[in-house]
Parts: sequence; C-alpha cells; structure tokens
Amino acid sequence: MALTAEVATPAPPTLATEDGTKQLIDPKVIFVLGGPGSGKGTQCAKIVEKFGFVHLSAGDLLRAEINSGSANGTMIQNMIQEGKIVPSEVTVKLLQKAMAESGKDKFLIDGFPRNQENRAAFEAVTGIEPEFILFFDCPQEEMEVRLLGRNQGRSDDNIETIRKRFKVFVESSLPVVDHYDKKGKVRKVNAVKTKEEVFESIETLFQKFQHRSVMQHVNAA
Ligand SMILES: Nc1ncnc2c1ncn2[C@@H]1O[C@H](COP(=O)(O)OP(=O)(O)OP(=O)(O)O)[C@@H](O)[C@H]1O
Ligand SMILES: Nc1ccn([C@@H]2O[C@H](COP(=O)(O)O)[C@@H](O)[C@H]2O)c(=O)n1
Ligand SMILES: [Mg+2]
Repeated sequence: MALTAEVATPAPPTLATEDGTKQLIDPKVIFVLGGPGSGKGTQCAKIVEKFGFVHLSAGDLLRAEINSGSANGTMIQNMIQEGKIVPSEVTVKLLQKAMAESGKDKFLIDGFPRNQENRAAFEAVTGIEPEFILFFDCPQEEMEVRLLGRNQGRSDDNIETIRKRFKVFVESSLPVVDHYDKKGKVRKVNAVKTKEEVFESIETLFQKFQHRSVMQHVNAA
C-alpha cells in the first residue's frame, strides 16, 4: 500500500454580509497606496473603466459614514480633520460590508491599509492576502500643490491638516508599504507624470493580472 501524506488544502477566503444573504468566495484584492494627493482616486477611476474592478476608497467610505448620521460620525469627522487614522475596527467593517454587498469579486482598495493595525485587522477578519500593492511614488511638494488645488470641498484639504496627513503617511503608512515590499508585492509607479502617462505605466500590471486570472480559471476547469 502506498503511503501518501494527506495535505489539507486551505479553504479560500469567504466574505459574507452580517445577515449572511450575500457571500463572496475567494475575492481578489489590490491595495492602492501612496501619499495624500498622489493620485490614487484618479487612477482607480481609470482602472475601473478599463478593467472592471470595484473601487472602494476607505476615505470615501468613512466620509459616507459621517454623512449617514452614524453614531461614529463625530469621532470620524474629528479624526479626519486631524489627519489621524480611524480605529481599524470601524474601517474594516465598512470595507467588509461594501465588498460583500457589491456581489463582485475584484476590488481596488484605495487608501487602506493606512497603518500596521489596519493591515493586521483586515487580515484577521477577512483572511484575504492582497494580490499586489499599487504604490504611487510622489514627492511631498507635488502632493501639496495637488491637494491645495483639488477644490472638492474636503475639510482636510487645508495646509494645517495636509501637513499632519504627510506626517502620518511617513510614520504609519510607509511601514505598511515596507512590509509588503519585503514580500515582493509592491508595484511602484512614478506619479509625477500626466494622468494619462501614469495610467499607461499601470495598464501593463493589470493586463498581466487579468491574464493570470483567466489562466487560473482555465486550469481549474
Ligand atoms: N498625474 C497627475 N497630474 C496632475 N494632477 C493630478 C494627477 N493625478 C491626480 N491629480 C490631481 O490631484 C488631485 C488629487 O488627486 P486624487 O484625489 O486622485 O489623489 P488621492 O491620492 O486620492 O488623494 P487622497 O489621499 O487625499 O484621497 C486631484 O485634483 C487630481 O485631479
Ligand atoms: N484607512 C483609512 C483611510 C482613511 N482614513 C481617514 O480618512 C482621511 C482621508 O482619507 P483619503 O484616503 O480619502 O485621503 C485620512 O486622512 C484619515 O483621517 C483612515 O482613518 N483610515
Ligand atoms: Mg483619494
């Protein structure tokens, strides 16, 4: 009799709404990181248009939570005004809900994880490991000009809060990029080009991702 070791294949991560009505099996996630104003939201919109991902901006979800009149609204508003990072429990819950309710399985998660606590909480709750990290590399002077010219009425686009956001980015967010860099997962993009040129340098990454996904489906069939 042949002796074969039984290797347990880990189950793919699943994500469900709180009432269990919707469940995603093996969702694919790309984290989109970069300093404030580096162009994350701008490029995510282009990726969605061409590659059909669901774009979830953690900042947008937190702002929507303020506007919904939630019990956490005042706390979130104060944290954003100070450029601070909202407790992970709140942000992860919002992301998890948005992912499950989308009914889709390919996500660009923009502006998250912002610190190691965000990263660990997301991993613990969802069991999802990102495919890769899209990182926009942009000097502070350029980001400052962009933020001051954005004109979208954001309460944190003023010079005092912008400086606080830069400090938090360097002290808390760059260590997360470093963490993933050590795992070979960071795809760094030079963000100091026109919006169209930045997108051109991203496109190849997503074409490769799409090709890999198709091949995985073919091999699994
Ligand atoms: N490549 C670019 N060249 C010049 N301006 C740009 C470029 N990309 C984005 N912008 C502009 O810079 C501003 C900030 O861009 P965007 O909102 O995409 O940044 P972000 O990284 O999402 O910022 P935040 O972290 O604050 O949400 C916007 O006004 C946008 O139109
Ligand atoms: N993971 C996150 C993301 C964002 N925030 C707070 O929202 C502010 C705005 O975020 P943007 O990505 O839209 O620039 C950010 O400065 C934080 O205060 C957060 O707490 N956690
Ligand atoms: Mg943004």
